[in-house]
Amino acid sequence: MPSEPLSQKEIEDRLRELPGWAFEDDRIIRTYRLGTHFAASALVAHIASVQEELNHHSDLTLGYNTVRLSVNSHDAGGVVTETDFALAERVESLAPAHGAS
Ligand SMILES: C[C@H](O)[C@H](O)[C@H]1CNC2=NC(N)=NC(=O)C2=N1
Repeated sequence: MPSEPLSQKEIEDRLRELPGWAFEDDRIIRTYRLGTHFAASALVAHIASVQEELNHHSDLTLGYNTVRLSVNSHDAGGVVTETDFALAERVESLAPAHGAS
């Protein structure tokens, strides 16, 4: 997976396709809301397995009934790359089955 930094325009274009995701402090971020704390913890476990598969890891924060992801590419110097969006798209595809919004 290429780890070239994306331009601000490329990031904005990609974010338009990912409702709920935002760019902040050189990272892309998203907070999911779940019905219960246990559901949120199950989503964290699922995301962790995908992150291991991709070998690309977000800062993943479990709240009472929320899961927050914050990610950029350390290997590219702490900027947003295509790999970050690949992770975001995988999480977007699995989140609805958890009842996440
Ligand atoms: C050695 C290991 O493959 C690398 O450190 C991987 C692990 N997970 C990672 N996660 C993130 N967010 N960025 C990276 O550059 C990265 N690199």
